[in-house]
Order: sequence, then C-alpha cells, then structure tokens
Amino acid sequence: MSLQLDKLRITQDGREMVSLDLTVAAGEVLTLMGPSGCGKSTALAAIIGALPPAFKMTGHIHLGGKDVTNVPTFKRRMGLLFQDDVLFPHLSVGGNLGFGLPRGTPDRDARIAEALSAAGLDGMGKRDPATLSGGQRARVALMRTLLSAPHALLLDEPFSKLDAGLRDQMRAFTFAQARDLPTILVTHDIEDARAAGGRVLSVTGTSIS
Ligand SMILES: Nc1ncnc2c1ncn2[C@@H]1O[C@H](COP(=O)(O)OP(=O)(O)OP(=O)(O)O)[C@@H](O)[C@H]1O
Repeated sequence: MSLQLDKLRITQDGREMVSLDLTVAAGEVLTLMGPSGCGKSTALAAIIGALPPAFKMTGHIHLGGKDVTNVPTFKRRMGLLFQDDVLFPHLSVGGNLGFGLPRGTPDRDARIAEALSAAGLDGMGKRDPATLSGGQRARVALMRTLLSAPHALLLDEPFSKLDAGLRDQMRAFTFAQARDLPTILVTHDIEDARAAGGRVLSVTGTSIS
C-alpha cells in the first residue's frame, strides 16, 4: 500500500503554500521539515481530508492505488498522531486501545493484549492512563492509532514533548511499529528526520539534507 500525492497544491489567498508531487512507499518514512508556519500541519490536514476552508487545494491523493481525494476523513483509513495526543482519561489503558479497534472486530481482548505487549505494558490494561509514565502513554497513543488498521500513518511532531532519552526510544518504537505503512513525519527536529531514515523535504518538495 503506498500513499501518492499527485500534484498536491495548497494555496491561501492565492499564495502557494504547499506543493508536493511524490509517492511514499509502504514502509517508507517521508519527513517534512521547515520553519514554523510554512504549512506542514496544513499539508497533513489536506492529506487526511480536513483542510480548513481558508485554503484551496488542487491535485489528488491516492492510497493503495485508490483516489481518496473526495473520500471523507473517517473513511480514508489514515492514522494521525499529534505531539500531545491525550488518552481518554475516563477509560482504562485497555479501553483506550480498544477505542482504536473498528466496531465488530473479533478477538478484541486478544488484539488489545497484543498491543499492550508491543507497548511493553503486559498486564496493565486495567490501569488508569494517568498512572502511566509519559513514554508509556505515548506508546499507548501510537498503538491505539495502529489498532485502527490505518493504511497510512501521519505524524505531526509526535516526539517533541518527550524528554531526550524517551524521544530516542519512541522514535525507534514508532518506526518499528509502522514498518509496513507509508508514513509522513512532520518535525522541526533534524534528529527525528535522521531516525526516520528516509527523504527529507520542504512542503514545496525541495530536498533538505
Ligand atoms: N484554520 C486556519 N485558517 C486560516 N489560516 C490558518 C489555519 N491554520 C493555519 N493557518 C495558517 O496557515 C499557515 C501554515 O500553518 P501550519 O500550521 O500548517 O504551519 P506549520 O508549518 O505546521 O507550523 P508549526 O511548525 O508552527 O506547527 C500559517 O500562516 C497559519 O497561520
């Protein structure tokens, strides 16, 4: 499954902000970098189908060969993770993970147990998320997103709130868990881009090294 941005162009008041014409292969991480306000989050919003009305978009988005440009966000099968992705405080850790599973998924408990195990949280499904460490919470948020079986993963500064030691762990964990997906990472941090190991571009498609 690949994610193709086919002449994707976003303008605001006639001014070009984003211009991307590329394919992110399954298992590839494309990093988008650039100064604050250049349009990185806007590019992700367009890809997921939630572009604010202040912007105009042209071009097409294909996921797994299917044109999803006019498919509503909730049907796009894309997972989006932000830097301060909060867990639902009224649900247990397992309940949070279960929230990611599509309704009617068979073997829910087994799937949740697997995700807990992948997150290094074996047997902690009944815990209140408030009792987890920041790193544990970040891993649960990622696993919750992945349990929704996305066909692409979009990451918006996912590591920037973590302290330095955890950040390394979380990068390795994220890219290992997302190994089969086309992934777009938005970051300010060149170390994130290095850890991602793929192409690093500006939102107008210029290569950054
Ligand atoms: N909903 C909106 N309506 C109108 N303009 C917006 C909206 N959201 C963002 N903008 C503007 O669009 C531009 C790009 O914003 P965006 O958040 O995509 O930048 P960014 O590169 O992700 O920045 P940062 O690195 O600070 O998160 C900015 O000038 C911002 O003020």
